[in-house]
Amino acid sequence: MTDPILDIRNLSVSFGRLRALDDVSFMVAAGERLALIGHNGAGKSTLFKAVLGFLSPKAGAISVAGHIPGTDAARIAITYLPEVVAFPRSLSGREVLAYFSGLRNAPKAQISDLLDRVGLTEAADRAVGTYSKGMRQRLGLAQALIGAPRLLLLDEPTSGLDPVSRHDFYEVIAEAAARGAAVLLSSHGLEEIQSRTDRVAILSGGSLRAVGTMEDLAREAALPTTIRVTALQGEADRLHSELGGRRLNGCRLEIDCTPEAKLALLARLGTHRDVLQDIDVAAPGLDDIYRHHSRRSDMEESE
Ligand SMILES: Nc1ncnc2c1ncn2[C@@H]1O[C@H](COP(=O)(O)OP(=O)(O)OP(=O)(O)O)[C@@H](O)[C@H]1O
Repeated sequence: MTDPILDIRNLSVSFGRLRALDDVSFMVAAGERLALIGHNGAGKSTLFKAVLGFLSPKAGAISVAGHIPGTDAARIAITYLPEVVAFPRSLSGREVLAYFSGLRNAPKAQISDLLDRVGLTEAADRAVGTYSKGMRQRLGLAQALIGAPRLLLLDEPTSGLDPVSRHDFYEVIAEAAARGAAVLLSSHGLEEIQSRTDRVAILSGGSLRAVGTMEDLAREAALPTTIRVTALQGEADRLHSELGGRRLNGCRLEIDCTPEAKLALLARLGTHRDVLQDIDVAAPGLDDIYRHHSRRSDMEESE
């Protein structure tokens, strides 16, 4: 990996006797989007607070663009969007961004562009108290983009947003990453992040269970790719006896294979194409991968 902006090494954080984070290590590079997932209480917010410099680690180290969290240099490098944003209700969206631009010593000239980018141009001069939750969240994202931060920390940024707003939100995040920002975001929306982030880190009970691309995680979990075949009427029995798999109904068959064996199986299916109606290839999704790692950690805890 080149140029890590966030570098977390062997991080442990405790609250009294509770170890909220236990020996967690990972990096986020410039231009990379890493999603942190984990059940309630897994330690996501604790990790964010440690990166922001609000909590002192019991052990380990964090570097933000080469600086220790909590220092002025680290603070300048990071922007943060909490799950629930609260801005003064009487200020307009434009005034909120002007205020944060002043705090970050960023040019006010970018405010109109940011408002436009998050779809708030028309509402820019209205009081924030009249904004919907989605509009406040979009204003929060604009706030987090002020001053071209090197690390964007987004804590469940899309909770409560409708599907179109979510899509637009991830587009804006992708643009920030394309400009070189490192992005660390937490989310419970597994489906939405699997195609919109570069890598995923799975946290469970304060420990990092896995980190990697979707392909890495699927390979590591040894989860199969499933090929669903729909045969022409009366042909499913013959296909089943030749190819194996599970019969779903009179004409459908489901065959599991390793990702490496997928092409060979599709080639074999090609020799039966005169009796096939349809083929559907389903790679393991993030929900399958997450379930696999959660099961593993449950088993380890009961040992
Ligand atoms: N200030 C605190 N004092 C004591 N325990 C705490 C404190 N903050 C967090 N914890 C505990 O640390 C663990 C991790 O909490 P954290 O808030 O980081 O989880 P999370 O993954 O963000 O959960 P969620 O998805 O519900 O937001 C939990 O057991 C929580 O109860």
